[in-house]
Amino acid sequence: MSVRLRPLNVLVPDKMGKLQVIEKKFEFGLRVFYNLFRLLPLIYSDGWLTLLLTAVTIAASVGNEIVNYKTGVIPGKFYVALLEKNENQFWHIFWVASLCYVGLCLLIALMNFFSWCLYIQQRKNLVQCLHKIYYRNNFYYQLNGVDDQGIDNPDQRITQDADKLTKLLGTSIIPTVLLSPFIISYYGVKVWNTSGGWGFGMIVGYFLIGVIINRILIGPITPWAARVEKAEGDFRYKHVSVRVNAEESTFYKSAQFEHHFSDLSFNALFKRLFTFMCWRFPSQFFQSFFDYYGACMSYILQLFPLFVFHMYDNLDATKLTQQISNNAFFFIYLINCFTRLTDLAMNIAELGGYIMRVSEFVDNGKLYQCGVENDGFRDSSVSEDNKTSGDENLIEAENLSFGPPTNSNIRIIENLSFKLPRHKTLLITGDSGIGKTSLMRVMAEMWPHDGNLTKHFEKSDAYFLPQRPYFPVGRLSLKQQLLFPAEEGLLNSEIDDDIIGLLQELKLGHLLTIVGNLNDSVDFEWQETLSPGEQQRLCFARMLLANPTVAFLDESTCNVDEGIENYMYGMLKKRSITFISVGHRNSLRSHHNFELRIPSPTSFLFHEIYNNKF
Ligand SMILES: Nc1ncnc2c1ncn2[C@@H]1O[C@H](COP(=O)(O)OP(=O)(O)OP(=O)(O)O)[C@@H](O)[C@H]1O
Repeated sequence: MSVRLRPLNVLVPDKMGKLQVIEKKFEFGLRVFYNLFRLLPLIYSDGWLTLLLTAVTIAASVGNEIVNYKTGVIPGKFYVALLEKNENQFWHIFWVASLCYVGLCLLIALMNFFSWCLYIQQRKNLVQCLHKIYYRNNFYYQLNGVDDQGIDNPDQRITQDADKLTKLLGTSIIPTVLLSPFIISYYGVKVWNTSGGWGFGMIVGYFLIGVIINRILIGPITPWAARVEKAEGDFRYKHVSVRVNAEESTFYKSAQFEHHFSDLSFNALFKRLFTFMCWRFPSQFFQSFFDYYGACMSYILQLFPLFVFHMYDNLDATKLTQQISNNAFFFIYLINCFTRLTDLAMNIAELGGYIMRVSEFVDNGKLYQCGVENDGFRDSSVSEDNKTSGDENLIEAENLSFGPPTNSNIRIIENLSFKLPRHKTLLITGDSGIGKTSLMRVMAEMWPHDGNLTKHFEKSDAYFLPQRPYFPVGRLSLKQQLLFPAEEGLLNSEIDDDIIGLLQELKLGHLLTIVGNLNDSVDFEWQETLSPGEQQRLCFARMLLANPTVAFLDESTCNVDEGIENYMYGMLKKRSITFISVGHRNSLRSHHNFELRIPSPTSFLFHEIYNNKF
């Protein structure tokens, strides 16, 4: 029974023979578009609303183009009115022009508004899908606690990469790409009618040259965008870890160390940002050149109707001026439409980096879920086969062997066998690092194992209290913390008296004074504020409120004095909760019926404790 992800990083030995992870290289190519195509169902996962926003954005862009066309021919009309000294016509054009420009500005604002709505809706869809993948079957534990398989900074991918991806897509790429074929067709016909196939061909040729040069120049931008994102994630993670461990770090007097490594982390980011900017430089130059030279091209192309085809020989000076002004507008608009596409190249290259990082996360998530489903390694503390009740034993282990999921060659425990009778309690002891917590992980089915492990209790009846207390951030109320992870019951005030009684029993009554009201959100983070002993007792209260049948306690009383420890175990016995504890203290023995001593990975001592208080 094992869950393995496909290795994506390459392990190669360095000069000293030590294995090193070589960073993956994301190439810009067809794969980027293929992956984008595969991400679209996630980005449009809510169906009609995002599609509707896309349609409205496109509609606003079309309206913008139509009004833009109207304003484009206005200068020519002004020329005619001015050259003919026709004041009435001038004022008429003035009012029409003013109206057109007001409409144009309104449409531009609407276009921006809708494209931003599209972006945030797409982001919402994508993030919700990524959350589903992240939290399903404990994939987040696999990435952050077991084996990241090269998925660096998964949080960065969900927060930053998904944001940048949808922002580029919604506000820039979708409106331009979807609209371009229509604009190109419309202005293409206009240009063809004005300057014939030559003029049109020259503009298309100009565009094709741009595409080829861009393809060469943007190649490195995709991998560098991905590398910058990784460094951004590492840098942010460094600061988050300093923030979370500020007190420990201060006790160690490690400000200088943290300063140094924060600088180092930023320097790594800085180098990548600089290289990224260097790769953008030629693309930027070419993009600007292509844009500005396009304006010049619009006049060069006038040579076809004027000198080659002699189409305007019979026009007087005024009409010729208007014609040239209109031609310039059609030419420049078609060129501008093509240049908008080539300008997108840099955005698309950057987008490529985000697409590759997000799709890699999605692919690994799917692969993991497949592995979980195929291997029967589920998000469950008790597998279906184990739900036999009425057995005389609570837990049976037979030739149980396991090691870290990252390395199948290492065995932490080998051939462990024991039977814990129902309603009896067990203490697991052994040297530090021998594998006690790992055995808990196996019992909770967070780690795979070989051999047989049968548990005669329901999944919902078991409660695992981890070694390190955990209080979710968000300045949650005391009641929210105590009912975590359950959401129901928060509005039920009938349990408030139980909670208050429990807190007082555990000598945590002073917390009620600090928070004022059980339901009020607090202005501090619990993990940063409570002492380790208080944290342990609050987690213990949380467990008692959950009222399990079987409790797995991993050094859950190591930060409290023996008096409180006795009291805590007494509370368990009073509630008839069977418990399996991990711990080092001798005093713990008196609370348990059996002891499983692990002197070495291959030898075990399972015996009854006779001189306990039972
Ligand atoms: N995710 C992991 N990947 C690889 N090795 C791991 C992982 N987690 C734990 N180990 C290793 O497994 C061994 C057993 O660790 P475990 O935490 O189970 O020890 P323990 O007996 O609970 O120790 P302690 O009494 O100090 O809490 C240790 O050598 C540890 O380094």
